[in-house]
Amino acid sequence: MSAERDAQRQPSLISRVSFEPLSDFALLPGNATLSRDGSGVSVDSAGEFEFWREEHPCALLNFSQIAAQAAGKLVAVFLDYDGTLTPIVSNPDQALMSEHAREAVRRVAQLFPTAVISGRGREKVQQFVRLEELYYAGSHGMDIVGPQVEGGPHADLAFQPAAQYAPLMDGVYAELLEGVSSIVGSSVEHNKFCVSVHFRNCAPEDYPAVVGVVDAVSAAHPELRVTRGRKVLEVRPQVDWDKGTALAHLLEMLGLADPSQVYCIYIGDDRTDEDAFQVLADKQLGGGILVSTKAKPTAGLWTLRDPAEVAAFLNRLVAWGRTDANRWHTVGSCTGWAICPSARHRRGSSDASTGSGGSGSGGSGSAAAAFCIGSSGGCGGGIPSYNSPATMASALSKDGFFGQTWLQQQQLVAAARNVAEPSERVTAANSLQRPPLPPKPAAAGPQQEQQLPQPLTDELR
Ligand SMILES: O=P(O)(O)OC[C@H]1O[C@H](O[C@H]2O[C@H](CO)[C@@H](O)[C@H](O)[C@H]2O)[C@H](O)[C@@H](O)[C@@H]1O
Repeated sequence: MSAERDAQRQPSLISRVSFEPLSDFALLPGNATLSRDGSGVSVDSAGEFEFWREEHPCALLNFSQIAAQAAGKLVAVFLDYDGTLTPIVSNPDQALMSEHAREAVRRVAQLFPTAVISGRGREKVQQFVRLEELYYAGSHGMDIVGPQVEGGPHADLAFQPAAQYAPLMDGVYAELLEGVSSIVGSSVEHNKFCVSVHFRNCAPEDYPAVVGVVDAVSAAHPELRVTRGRKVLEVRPQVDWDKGTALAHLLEMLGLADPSQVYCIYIGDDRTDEDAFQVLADKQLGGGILVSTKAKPTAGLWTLRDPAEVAAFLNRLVAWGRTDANRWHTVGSCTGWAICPSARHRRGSSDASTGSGGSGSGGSGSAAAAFCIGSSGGCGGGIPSYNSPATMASALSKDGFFGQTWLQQQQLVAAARNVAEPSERVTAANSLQRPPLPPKPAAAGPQQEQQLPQPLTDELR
């Protein structure tokens, strides 16, 4: 091995990992987080947390503010997985979602387009979540699919911006696996277009060794970059793609990129979720909710403490979504969950008396167009634009229609209309290949790299 390569193995030297905030790696008390003035790091205290929460209020306690901002807009929901829908556990394979959380997500997806964006491999997170009506973006957004129901809307939305790196990532996985094999407690997870090196179960004095291996492997492949999550180093291709660009891509593909029409909620707990928070902030397309019990810098607007609060928030959102404030109800012909006036009473809940489903003014703009399932002129006029109200009513009369997912409802409606293929849905391959990207900061050059302090200590969270 060359001297240069030897040097790269020394964590005290320049590290490719070290573009992360210096404070993350510094020798700190276990509960150290962000100082009040943002200039450095201080020991977190109840006072600091409360101060921070004044700037990033609890999304549950301040739900009315979120509801006010979302009122009259088309809401879309994006969710991180680990630490957001499921608590952090020591064994990544055991990060199972509770039925309670799954049910909350299922209900949300009946009312709003809903996606899970995770650092995990897409197939793995799909296995964990087990809701086919969702959009999924695995590998930090580098592996996107639409709802996995045959013939369902956006079934052809699949997109893998880093597809050509798959063989490289297989090799990198093998290298990392071998590299950390002697470090007790470490583990390596192949997330398809991203490889995660875990050090949660390592002794703190072994953290530098883990970083050293990741440094060496990433240095040997200039096509790679490294990001950092909760006691995990994530090695991924050097492509201009992250959870933020994935979010922007999905919103564009769904026709939900108009801030005057759309309100997007993104809930996440990790650094990589900050990219998505930032996109929402920059585009004024909604708000991020950071899941955290510690004060930390965030582009999110609100906070929740843990996955239990996330589930509670989602249930609040469902209750709100069943009211007329949810504009999806007014773009009836464009969604499966908007109910025609004649069938609306079947819902039997607080929204039964609103009667706005058939006369909404929704459909203006691209948001409605993206969700059209009609073959012609279906968007923009609400339920009356259905070609055949009789067939629509027939579909709606099926047992349990309203208890099904919006995707299943869409399929029923499409079947009732005898529409083989939805012509208005977004399928353009060209736009899939060239999604508009949010502006990205210039890539960090060597001069921006920071020196990696040692020894590494316990993660902050
Ligand atoms: O974007 P996410 O869905 O949050 O994925 C990021 C990483 O999440 C997982 O690791 C984290 O959760 C594990 C299970 O609770 C925990 O053991 C680990 O310490 C955390 O970092 C996942 O295993 C990684 O592959 C993802 O990169």
